[in-house]
Amino acid sequence: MSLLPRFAKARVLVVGDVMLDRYWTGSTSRISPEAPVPVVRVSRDQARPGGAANVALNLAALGVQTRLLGVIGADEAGAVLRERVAEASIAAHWIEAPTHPTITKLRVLSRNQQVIRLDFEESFAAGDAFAREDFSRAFDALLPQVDAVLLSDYGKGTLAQVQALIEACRRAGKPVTVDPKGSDYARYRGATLLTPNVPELEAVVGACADEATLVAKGEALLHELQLQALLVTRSEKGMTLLRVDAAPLHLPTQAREVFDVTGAGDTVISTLTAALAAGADLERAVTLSNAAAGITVGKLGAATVSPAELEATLDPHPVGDSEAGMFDEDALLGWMERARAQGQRVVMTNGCFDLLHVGHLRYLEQARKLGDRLIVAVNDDDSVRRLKGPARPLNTVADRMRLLAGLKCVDAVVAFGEDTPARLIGRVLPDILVKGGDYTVEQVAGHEAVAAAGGRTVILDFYDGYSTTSTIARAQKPV
Ligand SMILES: Nc1ncnc2c1ncn2[C@@H]1O[C@H](COP(=O)(O)OP(=O)(O)OP(=O)(O)O)[C@@H](O)[C@H]1O
Ligand SMILES: O=P(O)(O)OC[C@@H](O)[C@H]1O[C@@H](O)[C@@H](O)[C@@H](O)[C@@H]1O
Repeated sequence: MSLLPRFAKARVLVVGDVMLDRYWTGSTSRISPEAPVPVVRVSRDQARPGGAANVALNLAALGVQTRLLGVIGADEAGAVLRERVAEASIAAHWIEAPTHPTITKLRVLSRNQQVIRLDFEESFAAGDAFAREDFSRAFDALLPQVDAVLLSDYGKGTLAQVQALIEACRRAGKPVTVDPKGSDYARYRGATLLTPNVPELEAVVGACADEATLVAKGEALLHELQLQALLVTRSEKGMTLLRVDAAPLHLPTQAREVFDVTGAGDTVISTLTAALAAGADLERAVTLSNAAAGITVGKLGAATVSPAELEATLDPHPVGDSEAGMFDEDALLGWMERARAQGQRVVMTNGCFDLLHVGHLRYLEQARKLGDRLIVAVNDDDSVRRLKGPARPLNTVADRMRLLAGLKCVDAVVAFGEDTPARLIGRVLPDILVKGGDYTVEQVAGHEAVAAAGGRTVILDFYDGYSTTSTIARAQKPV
């Protein structure tokens, strides 16, 4: 079962400043005799959708049903952009600006670095750059076809009338996320969420010398603009989510290696909006976007992330690793912290699980469905002996743990030595504590600690006819 939201059912419309990213790559072995500049012998010419079109590419790479509304020139770069976007299965609606070029960023690369970037662009902000009525009509026609709208503003003028678009989204009850630019954020009033990076935020609220200042100024902006949330992306420091009526959430970067941070912001807003459109809550959506950014900065140029890459960062329990999922107590607490940082809801249960049977399996599957992860705490051998008598357990704690860890629905297994797991549960503090139907909530060890930490205890159905003790009795019956 995938741990990701159902991206394939999500429909997102991207509107904003589309560009064509061109890369000329070649070797350098000398300095020009004409001027003190390297001579690059170009051997490769590549073109890729950039800006808002890169955002659309990121959505399509996740499997989202993606629509794009953008402005291009009547030129060769525009034709290339149309073609590349169509190849990525993005349904694009293009508005042509007869007097303006398609925004193009040409990077000359050599020895794995940019030598120069050449920008071909003119602002679309001037009144008659393109037909604003056609643009508005296209937006109005596309809005009913999607679950969420993403406005990718690079300050080139496509979104000069962004306030009207946000109002239309609000009227239609659709979430609208914005990657903002410039210093006039009043234009974004009423958006669901804004994703400025730190310099972009500072351009509006002034210098943020430390985290406390960033949070205070960010929260003031959030209220002033009537946003639901503000996600500040902070390069190597990760990201901070500010919300109305909730504490700030700081997520450290998950990047393992950093090669090229170009387009990381595009990946953040596209993953986040995709998750929201697929029904995920804000915290989970932001956590996924942080994981996606950590992947994209390890790739060259503006890059995309696939669901498989994203899922790999979330799955600590790969199939085929016999030790995977078996933890000692301290390691489990570390695992728990990582699960929390990813916004996952953790379910926990406990028992002897001496002879695993279908009753156990159905119960564990049901428990797992209550959250995103399932921990099973297992009584060690002495603890089972004290509870069930000297003839038990039939299987050692190592074997019982190994069998449980092999189940698809179980993510982590840990042993405990006391008669009850109350102490262990008090350390782990799962979001949801689960026991089978032979208990009441008050009888469940650890339920007070879980409740005090904001979690809850759930009693699941009891499946009659399955029990380790009755199986043993059947096996011992003379034939
Ligand atoms: N140097 C880095 N090291 C680790 N992670 C990084 C680094 N730079 C970016 N990231 C990851 O990418 C996310 C977005 O980066 P950043 O804050 O630079 O956004 P941005 O300036 O909007 O990006 P861009 O404009 O290049 O698209 C960060 O929140 C972080 O998760
Ligand atoms: O805002 P300016 O610098 O004029 O243009 C945007 C560029 O810096 C790049 O931005 C990145 O995020 C990506 O969108 C990439 O495709 C784009 O070329």
